[in-house]
Amino acid sequence: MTTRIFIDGAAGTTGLEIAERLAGRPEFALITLDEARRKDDGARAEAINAADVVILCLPDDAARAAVAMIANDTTRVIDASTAHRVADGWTYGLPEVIGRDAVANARFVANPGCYPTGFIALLAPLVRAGLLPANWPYVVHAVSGYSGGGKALIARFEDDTDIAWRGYGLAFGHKHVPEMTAYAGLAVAPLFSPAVVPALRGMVVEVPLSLEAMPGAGTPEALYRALADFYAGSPIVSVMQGAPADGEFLMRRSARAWDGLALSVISSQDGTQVRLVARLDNLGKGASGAAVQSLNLMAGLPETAGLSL
Ligand SMILES: NC(=O)C1=CN([C@@H]2O[C@H](COP(=O)(O)OP(=O)(O)OC[C@H]3O[C@@H](n4cnc5c(N)ncnc54)[C@H](OP(=O)(O)O)[C@@H]3O)[C@@H](O)[C@H]2O)C=CC1
Ligand SMILES: CC(=O)N[C@@H](CCC(=O)OP(=O)(O)O)C(=O)O
Repeated sequence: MTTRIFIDGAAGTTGLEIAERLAGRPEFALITLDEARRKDDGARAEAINAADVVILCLPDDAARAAVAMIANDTTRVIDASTAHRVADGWTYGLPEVIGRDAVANARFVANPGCYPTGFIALLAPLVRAGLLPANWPYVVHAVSGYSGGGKALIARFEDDTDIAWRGYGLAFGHKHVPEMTAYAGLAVAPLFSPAVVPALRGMVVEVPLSLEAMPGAGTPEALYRALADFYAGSPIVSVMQGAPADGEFLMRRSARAWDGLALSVISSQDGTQVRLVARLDNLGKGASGAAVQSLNLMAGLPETAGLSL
């Protein structure tokens, strides 16, 4: 059976990458609107209601408005925006943590934010296993490629090639903090320090831990073992113990689209300090790859179909 898909916001950064991942796949038939009609509400409503699955790649307000256009009981939704990530009636589209069946059977799926994907993947299994406390003020340092800010930030970094690093989120209350707190199972919101570097795509999310100060925390070996067991058999998430042999992580400007997620547990020699590190493509597992993974599950297909791993 062919699943009819409408990508609302198909001309944007995330929408284009989803279309690339669906190209040439006969299981899906894409409903498209030409340039003149892609922002026409009548045409969008028609496309939304004709689709089996609509993938929203829009700003938050436009995503809420698009959901309100659904006038049937069947159209399913994957929303890439922040609008519904902690909303009632929506399933958070991180199948590894939320459950593959929950995503496969959901009508409304909220695609995770890019930074939260790394953070939750690192923290949720460890908090659930009781190896890290829920009631702890975690600190999250992260860098993103500039495509994370959509067309506007891409244009800014392409216009001003002198920017070497951009720290932001300085007013606190970044829009990703609620989903990070909720799905990592935390009692205290993490302190989030994001930055952008002059590479189109790529992301590193790091959570430093002083284990000796943390009540009930496991050993570095226990943290690694719990993550490795949790993601055992995942075709998308890998878990490594220790630093890379050359002692560094690099993000490259030439990086290609990648839909995997690499987690590392790195510890000091005496085992008192740990750096939990997640590496991903903000446009891959951080956005478009995650949307296609959820779509595959919702359509009853292998979860990695069409992904670059
Ligand atoms: N980029 C990333 O790494 C990630 C993005 N996301 C989320 O995905 C969503 C899309 O982001 P992104 O692709 O980066 O953003 P872009 O700005 O690149 O694209 C958004 C697209 O939506 C279109 N659009 C805006 N309003 C409407 C409307 N009312 N009707 C129809 N189309 C509209 C825009 O049109 P126009 O071209 O005319 O401006 C644009 O093509 C956002 O909610 C973002 O937060 C989530 C995870 C990661
Ligand atoms: C570099 C950059 O600006 N990144 C975006 C987040 C990108 C993302 O995950 O998108 P959502 O808005 O859908 O959550 C930011 O920090 O707002």
